[in-house]
Amino acid sequence: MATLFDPITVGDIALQNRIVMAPLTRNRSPKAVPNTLNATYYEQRASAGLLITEATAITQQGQGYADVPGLYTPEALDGWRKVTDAVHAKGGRIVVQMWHVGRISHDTLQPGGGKPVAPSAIRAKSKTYLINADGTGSFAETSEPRALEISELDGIVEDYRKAARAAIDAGFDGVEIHAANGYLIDQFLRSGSNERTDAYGGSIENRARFLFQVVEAITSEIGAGRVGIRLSPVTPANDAFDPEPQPLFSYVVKNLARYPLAYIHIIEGATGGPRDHQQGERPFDYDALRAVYAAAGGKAAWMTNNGYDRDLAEKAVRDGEADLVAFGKPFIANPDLVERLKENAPLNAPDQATFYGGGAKGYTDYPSLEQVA
Ligand SMILES: C=C(C(=O)O)c1ccccc1
Repeated sequence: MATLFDPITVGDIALQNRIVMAPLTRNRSPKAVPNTLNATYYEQRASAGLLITEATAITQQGQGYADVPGLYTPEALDGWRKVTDAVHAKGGRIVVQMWHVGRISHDTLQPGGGKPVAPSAIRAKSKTYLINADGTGSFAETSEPRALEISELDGIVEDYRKAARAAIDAGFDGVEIHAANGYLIDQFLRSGSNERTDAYGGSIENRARFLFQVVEAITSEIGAGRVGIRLSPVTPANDAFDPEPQPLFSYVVKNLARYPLAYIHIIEGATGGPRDHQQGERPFDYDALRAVYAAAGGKAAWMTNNGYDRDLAEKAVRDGEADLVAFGKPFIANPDLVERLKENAPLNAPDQATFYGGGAKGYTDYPSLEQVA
């Protein structure tokens, strides 16, 4: 019977425990370049079994928020090398979450001030984060997107492939494909944001086509054992919606089983919200989803996320419902979360006011147990 603190190998990556730092956007990488403060933040949390970086744009077109990091300039890759070296020096393992935001962006962030791109020209009822002229940050309505031409899609798939290669060259142990939370890949999957009438719209197979072209390109480039993928079957984040998530995501995991991936990362419920959030007529059945994956021969580790505390996480791993559990906000406020969970020690409370933007305050200044002893 496994516990959170047992080691596990996911694909080609050996982890010291099953506690994962979930991807957390912090908007502290001006010009999309990771810096030494970012390196300190990840290094402080290197006792996690696996660190998943904040969402990281594969190109400027894929950038949707101010001061998030990228994987598409030499300066950014040099910056990430600082992070991966610092984490590895502490014995940690780290993968980068590869991100194309699609319509969740703003004209001012796009190349040449153009429109954000999406499967269809449907504006998301959502907001993005911009830096004002005076340096302060604020949330703004996302801009009206334009529908991608079918001829553009191969180029974006190639952007994912290049970014995956760049990630390994920058020292990452692997990558996580961001296919969740209403961003580009999820926009293709969900019928609420995909009204295409070509081979990328309509049927579930067509709406999943782009996802599998990305999976094929990345796994061919760096090996499936270094690739995870994040899915969010019922999240309403960024105006994501599909009335029939169970058949949609059953199709997705059934076909993911063809790739010997490192892990499948599932956000249960609404991202950062109720775990029992529902889209469609009936509650989503996560056990059934995993059963479909296993029945199709899928052997990747199963990672769950959203609202887990120590007891729920312990139970999920002990009962075999999850191989790993990803924690978000607890890792913001507790760099030594693993030790605190092991000791069942009290946790620092996260300061919501410093989640996005700023400097060391609310980022690298949370005390460890040793510091408060
Ligand atoms: C990348 C994000 C996600 O996956 O939800 C994100 C972006 C901005 C704020 C919070 C989260």
